[in-house]
Amino acid sequence: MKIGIVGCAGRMGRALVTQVVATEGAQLVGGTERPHGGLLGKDMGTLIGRDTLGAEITNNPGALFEKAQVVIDFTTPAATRSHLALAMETGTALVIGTTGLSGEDHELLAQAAEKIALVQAPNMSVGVTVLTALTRQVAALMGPEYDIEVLEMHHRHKVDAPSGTALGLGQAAAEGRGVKLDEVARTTRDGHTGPRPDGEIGFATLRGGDVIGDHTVIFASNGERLELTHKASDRTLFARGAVLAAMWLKNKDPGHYSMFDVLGL
Ligand SMILES: NC(=O)C1=CN([C@@H]2O[C@H](COP(=O)(O)OP(=O)(O)OC[C@H]3O[C@@H](n4cnc5c(N)ncnc54)[C@H](OP(=O)(O)O)[C@@H]3O)[C@@H](O)[C@H]2O)C=CC1
Ligand SMILES: O=C(O)C1=N[C@H](C(=O)O)C[C@H](O)C1
Repeated sequence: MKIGIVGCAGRMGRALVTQVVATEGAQLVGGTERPHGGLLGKDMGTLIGRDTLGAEITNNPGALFEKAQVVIDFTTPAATRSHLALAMETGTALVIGTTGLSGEDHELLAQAAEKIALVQAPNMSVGVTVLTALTRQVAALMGPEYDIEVLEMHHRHKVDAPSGTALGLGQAAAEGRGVKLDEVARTTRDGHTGPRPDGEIGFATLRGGDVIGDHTVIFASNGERLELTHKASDRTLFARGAVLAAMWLKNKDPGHYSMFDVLGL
């Protein structure tokens, strides 16, 4: 499988290069970055302390989409929008891990999925995929007297909040409860908030240090609290899921697939 990586010098980009190189049947065909990092024209081996991998870093995503069978994208929402357009032009499959996507971005994904095969998930780990299923189930089992809160902590460099994973867990909780997340979500609290309204799904965000990604879904009622927690301790975790998704996409029909599809859950 010929794999390209956009945003290849980022935290996830580098983890993805390492993972593609370690994957049997995967061939790294190139990566893109923006010009300011001084990496353009260099071999991708530079990114992971290896001599040469025979794949170049460019700022020409069009050419990368032409030669790759699948492109992996962990960048920014704006970059992902332009990558979606290129994927539709070239028919290239996509794995999208970028978070902070808007409602309109999700509509674009749905349109793109009519033409190309894409896997999109805010968290590509096995653990969070299972946690998402558990959250849906527990929310369906627990009555409305259980208040649902999602707590997340990430490293100091993260730019979007709440995390895509936290929002995905909130979405799963809302589905379990049979409500619409955008009607019950509370993403900030500050000042005199008044008591907690019934049915709210709250989100709390912590940022600091080098935390890779911690998520806890809390079901709290009078006298007891049930907490479901996932902690990531290595970015390799997400890269493994993303490269698995890229390999899985081979010969897939157009569609918007999730990690549940990739993992067969
Ligand atoms: N789904 C999942 O499992 C996971 C998702 N993520 C998400 O992945 C995204 C990236 O995270 P992370 O790697 O930590 O972030 P980084 O900022 O380290 O990496 C993003 C990279 O994309 C580059 N980039 C931005 N715009 C473009 C463009 N137009 N063309 C090419 N490259 C571009 C950036 O370059 P520059 O330096 O010039 O800005 C940077 O190198 C985030 O949205 C994060 O939330 C992260 C981990 C797991
Ligand atoms: O930015 C990160 O680092 C991460 N982002 C994803 C998210 O927003 O949920 C996934 C993971 O937790 C790491």
